Amino acid sequence: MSPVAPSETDLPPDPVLAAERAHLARALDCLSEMRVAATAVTDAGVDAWASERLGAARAERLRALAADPGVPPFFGRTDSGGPVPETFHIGRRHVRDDAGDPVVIDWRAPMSRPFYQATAADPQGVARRRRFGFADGELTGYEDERLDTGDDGPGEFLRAEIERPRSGPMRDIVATIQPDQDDIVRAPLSESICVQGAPGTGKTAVGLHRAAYLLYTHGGQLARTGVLVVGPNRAFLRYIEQVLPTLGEVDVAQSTVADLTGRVPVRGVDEPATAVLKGDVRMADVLRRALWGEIRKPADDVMVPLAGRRYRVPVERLKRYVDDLRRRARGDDDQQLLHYAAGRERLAMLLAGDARRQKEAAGGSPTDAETRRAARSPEVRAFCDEVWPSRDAAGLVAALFADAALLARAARGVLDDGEQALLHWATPPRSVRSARWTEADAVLVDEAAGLLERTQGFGHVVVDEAQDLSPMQCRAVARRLAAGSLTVLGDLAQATSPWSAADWGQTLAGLGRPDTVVRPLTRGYRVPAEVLDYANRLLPVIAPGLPAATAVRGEPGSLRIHPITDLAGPLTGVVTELAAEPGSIGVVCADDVVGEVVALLTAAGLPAAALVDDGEPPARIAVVPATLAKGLEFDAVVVGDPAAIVAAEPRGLHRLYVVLTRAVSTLVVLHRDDLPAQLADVPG
Ligand SMILES: Nc1ncnc2c1ncn2[C@@H]1O[C@H](COP(=O)(O)OP(=O)(O)OP(=O)(O)O)[C@@H](O)[C@H]1O
Repeated sequence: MSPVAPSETDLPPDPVLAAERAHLARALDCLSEMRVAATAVTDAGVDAWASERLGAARAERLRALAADPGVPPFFGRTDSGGPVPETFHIGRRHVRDDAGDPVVIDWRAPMSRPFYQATAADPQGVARRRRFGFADGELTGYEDERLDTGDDGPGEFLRAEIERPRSGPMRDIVATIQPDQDDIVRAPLSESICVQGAPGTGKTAVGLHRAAYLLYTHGGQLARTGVLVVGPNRAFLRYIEQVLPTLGEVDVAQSTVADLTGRVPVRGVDEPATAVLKGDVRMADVLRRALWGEIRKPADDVMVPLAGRRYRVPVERLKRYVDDLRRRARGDDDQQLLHYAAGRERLAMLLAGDARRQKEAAGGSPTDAETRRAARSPEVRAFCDEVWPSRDAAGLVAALFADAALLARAARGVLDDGEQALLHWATPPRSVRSARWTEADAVLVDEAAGLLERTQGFGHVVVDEAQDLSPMQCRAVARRLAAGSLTVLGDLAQATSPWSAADWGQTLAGLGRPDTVVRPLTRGYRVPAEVLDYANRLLPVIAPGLPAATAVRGEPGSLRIHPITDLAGPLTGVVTELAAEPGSIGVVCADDVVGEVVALLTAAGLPAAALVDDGEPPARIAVVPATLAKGLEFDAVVVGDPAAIVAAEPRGLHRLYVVLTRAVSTLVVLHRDDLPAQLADVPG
């Protein structure tokens, strides 16, 4: 490896650097030419709709080409061996010259793959791999690996990339994706994947790069069906939201489960036992039975008016129509099922169709419009209201919770009396609108909506922190999957919800893809070895059998553990010291003392603010409630009073494991001599 530092003024100019800078300048020129050309394309289509589409396509292209001054057009290069070596510069998007020849190759193109995959043992035609360093848009250095002479392996660039101080949201890792990560990023669209990865192994990064890769490789198909990224909360989405746009992908939906299922305003909070029950998969059965139990057996013939005459549809035929429709409502595939609302319309059409056949048999020839009118006639509507009443999702759930008899019917043999009592509203709200819905209720309302009508499905869904999803939340995600595939990301050791399982089987089944292969990621990029090894001591207790990650780098002095008697003095001291260095700082504590900790730090003149779940960017010194720390990272983390974090919830040790694995460079633990047993023996 031959890392080259920025050239000093008194050294002769490095010819390699000079040549690469010239290529950079050329790439930038070509990029602006491409932008000019894209602007010049006129929007005149054959009609207004086509013109609008052309305009949208152009806007899209311009957005994709928009220059971000901080983002250089390439970050790497491969040179083939042989007498006439071929050279490719690899960047975030294709850049072409006037003649259409490539100046930079998109990192997702098949030609770029060896850049990520080639090793000395398997050089894949690459003799030399070069990575570039930039500062403020200037090309300042490069690092070469000679694969033809056996010199490879992640060098200083990977380390520098990881350790670059954090400010603001998550960055892409496109310049340094590692081979095991690349395998997942480039897996075929048809393959659903579950990534079980220890903290900081790059799951989130890999999932987002996979979305970008799939959009590039299957643009046409996915542009129609769309890609959805699901994250645990808004603070997390805010953290990751810039990664895909930086990779040139601006049209990916990013949402929390709460937002996906936000059909009713959430104003209430469930008792823990009630929340657990409402997330249980048996609730799907209860709701299905509640809704389909509304359907009554037809009791009488119906007279259907059609084109000026009335036709009798006998009760036996009516029963058959209803039974046939009900049968088509069974099954697991949301895209194939007959949904309740469509069933009601179909029933009306069956009656109208019956009358039409009768008229035709008598020599008439009613039109389609007349038949549709018959289906909308008061007689047919009255029959449907009686037999197949129209329902709305929130109304159904409200009725179920308010009406003990309805609940008992729907839950018979599924929920016991105690469980039914947990669901029952002792004082029902005056109206459905004024109900104090909880988060778990919203998921149930979404389930009910999914019974009534088909849910819009995406072509690919990436679900992060999936280990925490309740079975009912899994179903909510699965409904949005259509026929597409899934990327499931998570870590069983970081599972903090009451539904957390010891393996992935239940979650993958709930997500509708039980055969998904689980792929491990075990190389930890975020957390230095000293910190990771310390946190990993919790693994035998919180996730027995799960392999521990190995950190790719060590950082002596990165772990500091201090006993304290009072938090205030040591905390302000440590944060003041850390704030003197660049980078982000997270002060993590039990949720109920966040206000107190913010007050303490601001009183000491430190610019600290609480991290809240409204999507606002965190302050440079963010005071993070332990329950919001998941998925986030900071250059330095201070954990205040870990025992309080453990004590705050049933899976408190799992939470502590999450908290201890958020630091990129420094972890300081301030404890009152009450560390969990596994952590009590402090490394020297
Ligand atoms: N190949 C890589 N090159 C550079 N940085 C990387 C690489 N892989 C991961 N990282 C960095 O490591 C950190 C952790 O990545 P990420 O958040 O994706 O991990 P994770 O597995 O989702 O972690 P957690 O489970 O703790 O949330 C990020 O800062 C990411 O940019």
